[in-house]
Amino acid sequence: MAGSGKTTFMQRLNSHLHAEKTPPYVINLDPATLKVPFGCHIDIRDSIKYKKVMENYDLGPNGAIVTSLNLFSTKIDQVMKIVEKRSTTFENCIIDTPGQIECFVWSASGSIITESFASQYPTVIAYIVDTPRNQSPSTFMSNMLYACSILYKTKLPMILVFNKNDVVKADFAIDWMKDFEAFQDAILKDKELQGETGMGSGYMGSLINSMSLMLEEFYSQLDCVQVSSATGAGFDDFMKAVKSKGEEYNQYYKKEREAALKKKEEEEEQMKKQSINKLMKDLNLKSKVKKDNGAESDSSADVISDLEEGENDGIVYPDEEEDDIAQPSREYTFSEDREMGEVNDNNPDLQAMYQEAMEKTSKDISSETAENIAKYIRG
Ligand SMILES: Nc1nc2c(ncn2[C@@H]2O[C@H](COP(=O)(O)OP(=O)(O)OP(=O)(O)O)[C@@H](O)[C@H]2O)c(=O)[nH]1
Repeated sequence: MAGSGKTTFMQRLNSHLHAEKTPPYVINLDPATLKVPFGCHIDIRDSIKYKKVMENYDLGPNGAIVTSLNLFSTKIDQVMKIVEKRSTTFENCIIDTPGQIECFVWSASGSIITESFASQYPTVIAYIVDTPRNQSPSTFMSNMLYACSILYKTKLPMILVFNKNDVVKADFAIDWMKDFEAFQDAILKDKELQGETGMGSGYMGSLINSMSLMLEEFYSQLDCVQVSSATGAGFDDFMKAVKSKGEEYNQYYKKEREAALKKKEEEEEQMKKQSINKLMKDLNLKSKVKKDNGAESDSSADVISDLEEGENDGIVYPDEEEDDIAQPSREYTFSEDREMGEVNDNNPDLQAMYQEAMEKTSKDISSETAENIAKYIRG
């Protein structure tokens, strides 16, 4: 949430970890910020000039943030290489995101960046809540729904960080999360204060009730900590929560991610096979059937290429090849074409299918119908 204290939190966390003699690797992903009050190892502003993006692409402030992140995400592999090099030196890497968190969470680049980290390292989301601004049940619920959507979008372990603890303690919020009735009481009080326009009235009352039940499940996934980025209170608890969520990541999230990745690869493989089968069908390569007299015939429909058998029929027969011209080996525009679904040498099934296709097309090229068509054309 904008103004909840993310940057101040980052600053405090950075100095806390320095004091603990475990300095973190620090990344700033907010292209629009004027000042970063902590030392950064990687700063998006070094490579992307936010104002220039606004001018060049004729964008408003949020559009320019998304575009800057998009531009940055095209270089994410380089960023990951740098982070990887440093991963032996630094125990933790902390990343500040743009204040308009939706520019990050719901943008393609946000997903690319998050995925890049999450696929390589245990990654935890710290959702910073502005505690004083969440004392009304309606604001609190909206904020929790927001956090919930981020959890389901990123599918990463999340810690709810109730910030500005020096101003208001977050005990009330933690009570609401643990005790459904306490939250209901707060809604009723809100109704008393605000009358019929309050949250507990009319259709809002039943909507809030069902949402609270749904959020109960969400709360069970979270760790909550209270901190003050101004005074530094609660940062030990935060680091404990990070550790426990890191373990959770390795235990559950990593497996789920790997399983999802495997499923995706299998689906891609299946698609490849399907397109090959389709290609085979297009080539009319159905299995031969035996005629009553025992002779083999092609059961597939006749094709016009049968007509010009041997001449310009589109198939190069081995014996037609000019012996004195060495056949060049197949060149691929990009090496990755091989993996992306052209001929896959590593797949013996596909190789065999291609081989079979070539043999069949090169032999059975004459047919009765084609002969008739040829006679018709000849006059
Ligand atoms: N009292 C108190 N004030 C805080 C605390 N954390 C942040 N603030 C104040 O809250 C205001 C917003 O803090 P930022 O760190 O700029 O918030 P942010 O979420 O990074 O803001 P954007 O990135 O612009 O959305 C500043 O005036 C901070 O001084 C805290 O723990 N206690």
